Amino acid sequence: MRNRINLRAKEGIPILQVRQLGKQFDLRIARPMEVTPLLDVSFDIEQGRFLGIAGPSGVGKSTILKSIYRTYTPSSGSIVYQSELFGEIDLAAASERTITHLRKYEMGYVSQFLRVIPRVSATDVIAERLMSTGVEREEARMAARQMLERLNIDKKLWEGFPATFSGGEQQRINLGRAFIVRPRLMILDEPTASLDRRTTEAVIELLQDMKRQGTTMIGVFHDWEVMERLSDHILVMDGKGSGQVRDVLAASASRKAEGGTVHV
Ligand SMILES: Nc1ncnc2c1ncn2[C@@H]1O[C@H](COP(=O)(O)OP(=O)(O)OP(=O)(O)O)[C@@H](O)[C@H]1O
Repeated sequence: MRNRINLRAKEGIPILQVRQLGKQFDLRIARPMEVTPLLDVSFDIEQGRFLGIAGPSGVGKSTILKSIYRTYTPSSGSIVYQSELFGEIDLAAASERTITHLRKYEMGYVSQFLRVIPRVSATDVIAERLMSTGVEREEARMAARQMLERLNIDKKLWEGFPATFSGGEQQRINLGRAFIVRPRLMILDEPTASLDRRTTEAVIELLQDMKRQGTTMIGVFHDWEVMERLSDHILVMDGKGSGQVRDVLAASASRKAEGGTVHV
């Protein structure tokens, strides 16, 4: 059962160790062409920490997230994850079956886009995710309603179909579905894009709550201020397929000292 999953990693070992991660896409449009957003990316994340990823558009931020969630299979390198179910495992090489298990019980992924399931109510879209881990329907629906409330979804919409919702409302359903299972490792790709200030604050609170309870997170945010508030460290991508991890507190202190803005 899901609630037996332990959020803690083994003492002293980072929950995620990414080493020399590389990803190359072979495009065959007019003529064969290669795109290599990632060449040599390495970083660690300690259990319960939040790593933000920054860098200009097209630098490979989403590609890192998709490689960890294994939407993309990396071309080189390793992504060693300390799994509750399987122990130490390289996500870059794990079997599809293992990845399916991890996605169900340990890893969450949120992007800006909801895969809308037709004719399933907002409450059930969220509840069904919880039920997939073994929780009873009524308990799951109750938890889903609490989540909808936290995400400021108008009560009138709870039994409505998300396919008819606005972009921001759909995004909140998406977040609710990912957050409801409290994964050990949460992967966030611009989760607050298309949200207003009030809802963004509610999402930040939820993420901080999850972090306090031990969830490890890695995410890309379009809003630098939001990323800085949430992150313990930020991986700044350099546009050459690599990146460097910065300590957020040190970075913001030096920026304040300079009195300027850091562009990444
Ligand atoms: N499935 C794919 N097939 C081919 N090329 C891809 C694919 N996914 C990403 N790329 C290419 O890899 C590069 C990095 O894309 P990625 O989405 O990781 O960038 P990003 O830093 O997240 O950008 P943005 O901030 O604009 O979202 C881009 O040049 C993109 O076109």
